[in-house]
Amino acid sequence: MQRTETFAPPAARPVYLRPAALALATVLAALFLIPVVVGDAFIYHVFITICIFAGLSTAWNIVGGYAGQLSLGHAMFYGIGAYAGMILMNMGVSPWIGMFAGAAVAVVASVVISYPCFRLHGPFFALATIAFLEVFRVLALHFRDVTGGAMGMMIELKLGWEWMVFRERLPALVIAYGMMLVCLGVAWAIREHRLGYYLVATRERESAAKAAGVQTVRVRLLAVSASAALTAMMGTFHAMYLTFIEPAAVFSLTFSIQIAMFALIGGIGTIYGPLLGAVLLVPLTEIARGALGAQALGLHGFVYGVVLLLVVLFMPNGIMGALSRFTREKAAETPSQAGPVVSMPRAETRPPLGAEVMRVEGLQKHFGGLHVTNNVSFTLREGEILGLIGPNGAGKTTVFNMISGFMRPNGGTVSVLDRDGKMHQPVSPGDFAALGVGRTFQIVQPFASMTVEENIMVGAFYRHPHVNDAREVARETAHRMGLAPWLHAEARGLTIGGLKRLEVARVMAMQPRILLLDEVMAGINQTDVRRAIDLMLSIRDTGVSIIAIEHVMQAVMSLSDRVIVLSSGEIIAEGKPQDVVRDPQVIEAYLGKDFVHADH
Ligand SMILES: Nc1ncnc2c1ncn2[C@@H]1O[C@H](COP(=O)(O)OP(=O)(O)OP(=O)(O)O)[C@@H](O)[C@H]1O
Repeated sequence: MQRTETFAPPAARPVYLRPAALALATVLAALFLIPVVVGDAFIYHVFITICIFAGLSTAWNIVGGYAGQLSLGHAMFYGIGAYAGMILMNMGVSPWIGMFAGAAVAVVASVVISYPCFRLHGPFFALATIAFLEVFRVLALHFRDVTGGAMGMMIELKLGWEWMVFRERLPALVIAYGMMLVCLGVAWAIREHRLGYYLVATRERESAAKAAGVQTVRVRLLAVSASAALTAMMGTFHAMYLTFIEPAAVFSLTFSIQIAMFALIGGIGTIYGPLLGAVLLVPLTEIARGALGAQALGLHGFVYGVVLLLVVLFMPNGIMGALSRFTREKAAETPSQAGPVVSMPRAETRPPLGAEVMRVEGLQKHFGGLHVTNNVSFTLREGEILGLIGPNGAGKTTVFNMISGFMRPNGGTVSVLDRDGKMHQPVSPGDFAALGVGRTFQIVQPFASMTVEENIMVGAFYRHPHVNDAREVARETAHRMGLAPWLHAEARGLTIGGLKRLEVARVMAMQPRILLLDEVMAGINQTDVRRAIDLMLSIRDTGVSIIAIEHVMQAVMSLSDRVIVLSSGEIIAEGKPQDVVRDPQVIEAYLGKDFVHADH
């Protein structure tokens, strides 16, 4: 029987966000008003320092938190900004211009350093940032004529807004506060925009992000560029505020780690965590330094160490993480059972099969001496469902990897029909996604820390770049996949059945023309298998072509127009499901004699 429930949009996002917004507004107002009301020079200094560190840490968090690329040499961008501002100021150029010049140099440096690292996995980026921090420090020492070398640089005392240098403290607070707001604004905009979702998705599961059409290197480069530019601009202002800079102080590893520490303590990857970290820690250390003077040299390191230890022990996701867990629990008061998968209305009569949409010819893949696929060729037509079956280790997933760009074949070609009516030979996962090929993974790849809604949105962004449109599509897809009760729950909390649905939901939200499903029925109950079959059939009726690797023979038999049987990397049979299951070679290699006698 068909279920044709209509989609009713779920309620808006939980209202617990309001107290959070209120708390944020209070902190921001206090940061400006307290020093103005108290009027004390030291209090001004403490609050200006909070703003500078909050801005720097917020900028760091774009790459270290959102993108998950640990930068331990971020002070190099700060130093570039500081030196650019000061050198240009001493040449008579206003730091307001110098700040943009520094930002431009920092962006170029960040891209040059990051590009090779982002193409690799592992700790290369963290190591490269430390190495280049040292390179910049040595350069600053070496080019004495320009930088003053180890003696450092002093600004020429030119006062006023044009030169960013003031006798009074209030204008400096206005600039520091304004720049912090700019950093927060940029961080907020990135996180709330498609780029933010893409960054977090890439951080969580790079393969799944690539399958959703995310150009992972590109989005990380955008993040590091934005972060470097903001850090450099902060560096220019801080240099003007301090009036003196030297290589050891600005290109400093300790300073870099300090910037990262505020984000770690406040809540790495959250928008306001770094602000919270700076608000809590800077006053502690500055007041201690102010009270103890020279005796307290290095005290800030001790304070940060103790706080970091406490946070790691009791709040592994930082202070914001602990707070959001509390609010998430309130939001996740959801039923414990999954909703049913809801199929779309089926067409009265099945549309006829269309043109060839994928042609696979002579695919070869070997790992060293192990030949995993040998001369695999097949075609797929529009609106067709092709079942791919075979024993474990036959090479089915390897074929999927090659027909979605995740693995380069050693021989053979994969051609996909484009909307322009021509066959193309895509190479990368992004190319395949662009041609409308969407895939799921046999081992589910959720973006664990994102909510169910956000996970599906990552797929939906491919055709709907605007957040509200993508959210709408995600909700509709979640409803259809029976995931609506969990919209605001983190994906990490789903059962394996739920994760399988999420995997399909994410790819469905991309609205693919060719859908590659890798064992999506494994681990779901009989009723849901039946519903999932209905769902696949209704998707097929819309003209989408499907290749399904499946061990659940009930699904293979009722879904497939054609079945290909792979054994030891070779196609041993191909044809209608009822013919293939009678093939003695298939019975011998995969199904076993019991299957022939079973009722199916
Ligand atoms: N990256 C790799 N390096 C070396 N061997 C690999 C690699 N990937 C797959 N293999 C090997 O290739 C063979 C085919 O693996 P594949 O995962 O494609 O099989 P499958 O048919 O999908 O199996 P299953 O049904 O168990 O998922 C296996 O022997 C596997 O160990």
